[in-house]
Amino acid sequence: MQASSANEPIVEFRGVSIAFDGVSVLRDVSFRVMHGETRMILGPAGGGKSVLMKLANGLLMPDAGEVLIFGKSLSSMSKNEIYAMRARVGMVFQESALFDSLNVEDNVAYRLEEEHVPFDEVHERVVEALRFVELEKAINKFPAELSGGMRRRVSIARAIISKPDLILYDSPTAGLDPITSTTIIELVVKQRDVSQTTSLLITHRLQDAFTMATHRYDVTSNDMVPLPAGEVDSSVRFLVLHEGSILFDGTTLELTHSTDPWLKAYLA
Ligand SMILES: Nc1ncnc2c1ncn2[C@@H]1O[C@H](COP(=O)(O)OP(=O)(O)OP(=O)(O)O)[C@@H](O)[C@H]1O
Repeated sequence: MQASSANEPIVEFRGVSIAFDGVSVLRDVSFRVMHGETRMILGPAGGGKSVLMKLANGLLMPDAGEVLIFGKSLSSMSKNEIYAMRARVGMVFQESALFDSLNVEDNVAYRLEEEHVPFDEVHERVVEALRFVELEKAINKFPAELSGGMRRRVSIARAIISKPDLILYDSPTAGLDPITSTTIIELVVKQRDVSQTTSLLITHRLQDAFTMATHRYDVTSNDMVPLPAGEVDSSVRFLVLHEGSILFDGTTLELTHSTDPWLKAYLA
């Protein structure tokens, strides 16, 4: 598959609609995510956020419109091209989606083993990915022995191990307590600022979205620190979905200054 050029969107939806059993879930959805952008996807439950994410990696195909990833339409790709596209995409699923019968090392290594990477290199890269999520000590544990937050970390390590060009985070903090949620958002900010990877992130917690927009990773302290008052991270943009349509597409400041009554009530 050809590489997309620098000014081409990494993700583009053009007039995408999809329905299940005659019930419309997304209607005429169009947006673009540019290289290095972090796109926060917000909106009430059932609004089609996860369906949008599944369309973005070809797990679902639209009834109308087009989804382009790395500049290429998914509907024009062969099965092999879809697999090649997915090899460039890291996915953090809503419930971590780890294999219960595999230990942490094998869960994180899974994709590299599929790519037939030599054993020694696999181990080295697993350790490196686990170090990034600060979980090297859990390398031999099984998912059942981990807390929800630790499972989410393993899932992030698995997504970043292949150094993806795009990361799709589907509700990475869902079901976690506020303190653990913040530790996961810290990791997402670290990944963003260390690698500048383009990403889509669904969240139900507005606070997570605004933390992403107003903080940066500090290498010296290995910690997330606030940006100076009034500053926001320019790579963060928002998409708000409501009943299958895009209600808002823009920057953090445009979102917080919106006069749309529904949006103001949603953000309140
Ligand atoms: N494979 C499917 N078959 C039938 N209906 C589906 C399927 N996938 C999603 N839906 C329906 O599409 C609608 C949108 O679901 P989706 O999971 O995308 O919402 P969401 O915005 O992610 O919600 P939440 O915030 O609760 O995760 C829901 O009504 C859901 O039942």
